[in-house]
Amino acid sequence: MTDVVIPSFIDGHAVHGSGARFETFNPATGQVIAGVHDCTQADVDAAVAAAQRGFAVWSALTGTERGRILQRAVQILRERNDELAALEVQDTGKPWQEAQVVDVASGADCIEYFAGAAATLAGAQYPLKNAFAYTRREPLGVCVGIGAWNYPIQIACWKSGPALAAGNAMIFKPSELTPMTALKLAEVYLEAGVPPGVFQVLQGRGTTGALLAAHPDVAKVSVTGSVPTGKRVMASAADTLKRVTMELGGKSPLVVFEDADFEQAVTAAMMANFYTQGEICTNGTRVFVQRSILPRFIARLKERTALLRVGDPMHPDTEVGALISAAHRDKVMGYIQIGQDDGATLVCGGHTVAVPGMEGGYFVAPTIFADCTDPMRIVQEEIFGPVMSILAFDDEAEVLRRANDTRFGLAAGVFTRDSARGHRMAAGLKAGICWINNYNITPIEMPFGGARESGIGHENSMVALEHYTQLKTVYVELGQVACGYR
Ligand SMILES: NC(=O)c1ccc[n+]([C@@H]2O[C@H](COP(=O)([O-])OP(=O)(O)OC[C@H]3O[C@@H](n4cnc5c(N)ncnc54)[C@H](O)[C@@H]3O)[C@@H](O)[C@H]2O)c1
Ligand SMILES: O=S(=O)(O)c1ccc(CO)cc1
Repeated sequence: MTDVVIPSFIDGHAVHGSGARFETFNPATGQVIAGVHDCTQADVDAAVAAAQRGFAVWSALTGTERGRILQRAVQILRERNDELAALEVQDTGKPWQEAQVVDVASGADCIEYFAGAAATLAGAQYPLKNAFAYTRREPLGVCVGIGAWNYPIQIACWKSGPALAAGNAMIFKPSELTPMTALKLAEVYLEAGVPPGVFQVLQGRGTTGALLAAHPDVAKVSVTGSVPTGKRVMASAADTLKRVTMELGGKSPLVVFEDADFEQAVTAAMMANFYTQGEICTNGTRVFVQRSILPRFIARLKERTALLRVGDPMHPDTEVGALISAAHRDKVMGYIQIGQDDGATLVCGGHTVAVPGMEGGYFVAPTIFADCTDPMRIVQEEIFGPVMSILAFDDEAEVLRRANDTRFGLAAGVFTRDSARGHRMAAGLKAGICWINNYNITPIEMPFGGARESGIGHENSMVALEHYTQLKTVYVELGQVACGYR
């Protein structure tokens, strides 16, 4: 057992939760990185009280003052990019070549965007008869963020950036599988000048998240996680009518028409399934390919997928790292078996990978199934690993109907050179985000959120600020109180 313990961060101090200890592992080696303690009700109460104190100070600043402090946090994050990215690799198993340019950088971009927006928060004015009304956009108070393990620091930034810019305090609970970088973000905010209590990190498993979601003094909960967790949190938030934002799972379609730029579509299908070992919620895991180009498409995918380098995530050439845990590897391998049992054709992959010197790691080869049919479990259920299912289609109406035949509705993609068809498909697809001729592009300027069971509300863009503020309407009388009373 290691002596290293990753703490929580309450009221400006690193402290250990008062609950049970569990361990966090390096997915590439299977070795323990550190111990972590669950936060209990007492820890949650202490954090909420500190958040209320922090909120009083922070919400009294002007947007310009908050923005200035947040800009300092951005600068520190960028200065510490490589150190934080290396921690992210150690915690998640994802390749360094991704973490070094995406994870911390996209988090910093997010905080930068909302730091700039903080001073622009304003209401509207409504001229009335002998009166006028105006609205104020006010912060909600103490908000809770609950994170998944695939993009730990990005998720912490996507939630805290708009929350703090709007004047709220946030208590963030990272996934128990990736406790490290949210803690570093708390240190960065404090160093930048964010008052103690305004951004806190409570470590712990689902029970800690449930305590936060149920707390009566929490105004809002934003969860990134699976659909079942989202449903549980929403049920518990209903008791005190908390606001919720839900960024949940998906089984998104990527539709490739015969007139698409062929090579671009192959590239997108690979990126949409193998980036971050396939552990991306928006992944286009149901790849619908028009029958006329199907054999060529599968052959080219197979050829290029064979070139992907699975290995030590810290090696700069590695393109596919390790899955998050042994349990998740087993789940993914279980789905690969189910795919074969259900009659799909294994085109490539389908096995674990023993990386020399990292035999305890949770590596799975990028896997492609062809001859998939809609009812197959690998086509219906979220696998959240490097497993692509290819389905043939004949015409637009048919593929639209089949693409929409799911309870999820996170994302969708269309590849075609016919722009009218691209827009028609985007209008018809039941998804929160549709990409035309690209996939998984999530710039901070663009709203991000799911439809159907994939989510409620949005992150990123100015829309996110609406989810971290409430509107107050003020009526101002300029005349007399109208009254028929004597
Ligand atoms: N839509 C998005 O933006 C997005 C992004 C990344 C991941 N995801 C989804 O997340 C899932 C994978 O992540 P995961 O395995 O960490 O998900 P998960 O649902 O198991 O856990 C997510 C978080 O919720 C916490 N939690 C668990 N039970 C809870 C409860 N009862 N109350 C409060 N909190 C609770 C966990 O401790 C963790 O921090 C996939 O379904 C993926 O699609 C969605
Ligand atoms: O946070 S996620 O929604 O899983 C996500 C989507 C796309 C990308 C690509 O940058 C990263 C994370």
